[in-house]
Amino acid sequence: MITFDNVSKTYPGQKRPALQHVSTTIEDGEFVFLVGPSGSGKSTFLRLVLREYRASSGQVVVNGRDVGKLPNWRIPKLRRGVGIVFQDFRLLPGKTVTENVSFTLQVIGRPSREIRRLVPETLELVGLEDKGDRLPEELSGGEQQRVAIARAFVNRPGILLADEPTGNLDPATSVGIMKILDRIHRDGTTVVMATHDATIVDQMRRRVLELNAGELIRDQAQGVYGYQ
Ligand SMILES: Nc1ncnc2c1ncn2[C@@H]1O[C@H](COP(=O)(O)OP(=O)(O)OP(=O)(O)O)[C@@H](O)[C@H]1O
Repeated sequence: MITFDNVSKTYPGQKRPALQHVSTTIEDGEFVFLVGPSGSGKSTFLRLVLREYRASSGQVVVNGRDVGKLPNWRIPKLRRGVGIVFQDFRLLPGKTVTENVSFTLQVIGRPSREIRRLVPETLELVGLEDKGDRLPEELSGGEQQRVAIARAFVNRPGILLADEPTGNLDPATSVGIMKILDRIHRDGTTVVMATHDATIVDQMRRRVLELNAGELIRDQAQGVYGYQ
């Protein structure tokens, strides 16, 4: 579960808050779209969940923990439970697909037997079971995003965040990415996706949170994109 309780965030040196007085709860197993114009605070929302930044005021609670109060040594544990996918994929260049996906598990010290089981299983989930030996630079954008999803999901986090995951992809490829996120959600993972993709939001009809200038101005079940 993710709870924002009256959360505001002003970046150092900025006058205008990136988020202001945001309160909301995302239950386990929900699929939520975060929408709003550029600069409205969507990425900031996701970064506060990951404790990349601390809120300036208010509380962000993730899986029962007030993340603003976590000592630094507890942050890796928080992030093991929260995967993230970005618009620009952020794969390790020069490392194969299998290496990119294994890396997450190696960093957290999972046994190699488990890595040998989980990596192919996760590549199959994203439809890349035959591309394990390829390098990211040999893959299409859609395939690279699938690798990024596999990397974020390989240790089965309870929460998957996605920051405009289809932003660099054409509509047909985006549909494939959304099918994978939908499958991951159906298997019980909480998914929070920031997006500018009106077509996807309008087709999927999931809960929509709309931010505007840092304020939460809409919380709609089975919502629509709803602004131009
Ligand atoms: N590291 C930072 N330092 C200072 N200001 C920042 C920083 N990151 C974001 N901001 C500012 O905070 C506000 C919210 O930005 P944020 O990236 O959260 O918006 P967004 O809705 O994700 O935008 P986009 O759709 O363009 O990705 C903007 O005014 C932005 O300029």
